[in-house]
Amino acid sequence: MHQDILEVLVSESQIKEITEKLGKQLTHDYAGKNALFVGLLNGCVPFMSELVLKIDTHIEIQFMAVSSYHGGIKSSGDVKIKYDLNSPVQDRDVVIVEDIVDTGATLKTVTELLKYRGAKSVKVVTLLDKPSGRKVDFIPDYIGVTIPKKFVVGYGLDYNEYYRNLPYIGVLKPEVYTK
Ligand SMILES: O=P(O)(O)OC[C@H]1O[C@H](OP(=O)(O)OP(=O)(O)O)[C@H](O)[C@@H]1O
Ligand code: HPA
Ligand SMILES: [Mg+2]
Repeated sequence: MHQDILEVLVSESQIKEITEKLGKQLTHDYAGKNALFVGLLNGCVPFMSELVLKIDTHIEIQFMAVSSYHGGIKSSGDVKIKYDLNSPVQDRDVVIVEDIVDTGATLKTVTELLKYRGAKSVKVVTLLDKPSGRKVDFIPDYIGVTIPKKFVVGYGLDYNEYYRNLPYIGVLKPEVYTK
């Protein structure tokens, strides 16, 4: 285990089971819909890459880069679009792929934006849900696992852009971000 990690919350094998289960559900729910899967960079990368390989129906994949944490452990609440979609969402069934829903600010903003742009439906699949972190009302449609109110890293999630490459979800030792 990495020296800056206090405990592992979701192991590599648990993540594998989760992505397989979600992949099956999404395959069933989006069969024949030509859905547009939108990954939110940077955090979505490991989850998105594993999830889409488990989806056995015709889908398009695109990305958006959205950021509100600016590296730290606290959301600024100000969600910035740094890189936008390359495909129109008008009349498409859209599925946003995310690593975590915490305050809810990111997903609420992006969901509303894609609906405003004319998407036929907008759903959210997230690996982690931290409902105790909510500052705005938001309920994801597909949830991998619900976690407690702790700052986590790994499997795409960062602190100051580091730890994204850990193959598990771990709690960061508080001394790492308080020093
Ligand atoms: O529910 P919220 O409080 O809005 O938090 C969730 C968002 O915050 C993180 O992204 P971040 O802004 O850190 O960008 P990143 O994906 O590049 O790390 C995470 O990947 C989600 O996109
Ligand atoms: O717990 C978290 N860890 C890393 N990034 C995050 N973005 C929102 N919540 C978190
Ligand atoms: Mg981040």
